[in-house]
Amino acid sequence: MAIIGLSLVLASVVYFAIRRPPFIQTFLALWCGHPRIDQPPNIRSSPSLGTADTQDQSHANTRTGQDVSEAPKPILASASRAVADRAAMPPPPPPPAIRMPNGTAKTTTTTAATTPPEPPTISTPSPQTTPKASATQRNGSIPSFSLSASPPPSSAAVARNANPTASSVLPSSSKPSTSSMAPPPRPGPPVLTTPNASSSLLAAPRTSGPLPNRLPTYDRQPGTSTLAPPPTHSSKPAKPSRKVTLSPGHSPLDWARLANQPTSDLRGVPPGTPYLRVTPTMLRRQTGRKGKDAWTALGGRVYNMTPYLPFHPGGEPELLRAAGRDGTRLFGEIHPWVNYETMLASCLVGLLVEEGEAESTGEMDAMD
Ligand code: HEM
Repeated sequence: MAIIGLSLVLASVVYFAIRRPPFIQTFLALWCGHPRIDQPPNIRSSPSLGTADTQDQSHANTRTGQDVSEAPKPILASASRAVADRAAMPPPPPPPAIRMPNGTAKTTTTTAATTPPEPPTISTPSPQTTPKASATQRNGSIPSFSLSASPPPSSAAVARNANPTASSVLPSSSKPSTSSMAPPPRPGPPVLTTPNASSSLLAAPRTSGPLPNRLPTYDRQPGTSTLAPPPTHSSKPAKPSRKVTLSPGHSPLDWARLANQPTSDLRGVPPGTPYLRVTPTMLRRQTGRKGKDAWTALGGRVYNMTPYLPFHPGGEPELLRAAGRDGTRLFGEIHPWVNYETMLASCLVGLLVEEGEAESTGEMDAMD
């Protein structure tokens, strides 16, 4: 039995010598009186916990905090050899895991390792959580955020346009997402907001949707309408000009200069002859042939066109088509815009009357 016991003890010694568990090292340190044991353990400088798990940190820190409050026991010295190695290093940052008992504390621990150290406050691990504590709740609610469950962005946007109320309901389930996203659409009639949103925010295809007059609104040019354009002069087919080349000194300006001279007598009647009452028979005699003047009736007045023949832009033959008859209709068919009353004022012979209304028939015969 003694041999068995000795062998067990020997095996245990060999096992502990090989594996060297922490409590054995602590025991050995206490036994051998290691100088580092006498050092007052720095609770806040438990750097080995920085790489440990967060919960382990919290537990370890809490445990070490209790130890410190009690007495400088050598339990801290038994943390590991790394404790002694890092003793010379600057104090590590405060373990934020105490404030955030959730998994987010791990990330903050890594970031805090790079930031300058702050005075650790172990007393802060009170349940009083800052607003960041709600962030942990956000993380917990993030998986419930229906990004993956929602349809693709394009279809989601289309759905949002088609039904704005649904989009307003969607972000309400996850408030964190609304802070980084665009504000929800304004509550209002969906019929009015849908075309504006689709045109300003999205290049969504307009092929779908029951909106009736959506395409004509965008395709139509401003200022145009679906009605036929009003008739204009430009819409008429261009007719070939029948103007003739006038001889020198017979331009419209030359005619205006000649007709406005007070001394000029273009009527073709003896000076001082009053305006005649011209019957159709009398008019038919004045054809501009056989030495006779060319008379025409325009608007009930009889004009002597003979002096104007070389000044007519349309040529003498065209003007003579109305000679000896009423040319009102023909004149209006070609150029109704021409002010013949002013241009032929000095060529006025008289008025066109009926056959029996002529008073000075003898005078008219004498003119022939
Ligand atoms: C009633 C018989 C007449 C006939 C058949 C006739 C014919 C024509 C024709 C064919 C033209 C050329 C139109 C063009 O190609 O643009 C023309 C032009 C013109 N005619 Fe006459 N004409 C007549 C009487 C008169 C009279 C009485 C006047 C004025 C005193 C007149 C003044 C003009 C003028 C100013 C133009 C130039 C119009 C323009 O520049 O657009 N015509 N005429």
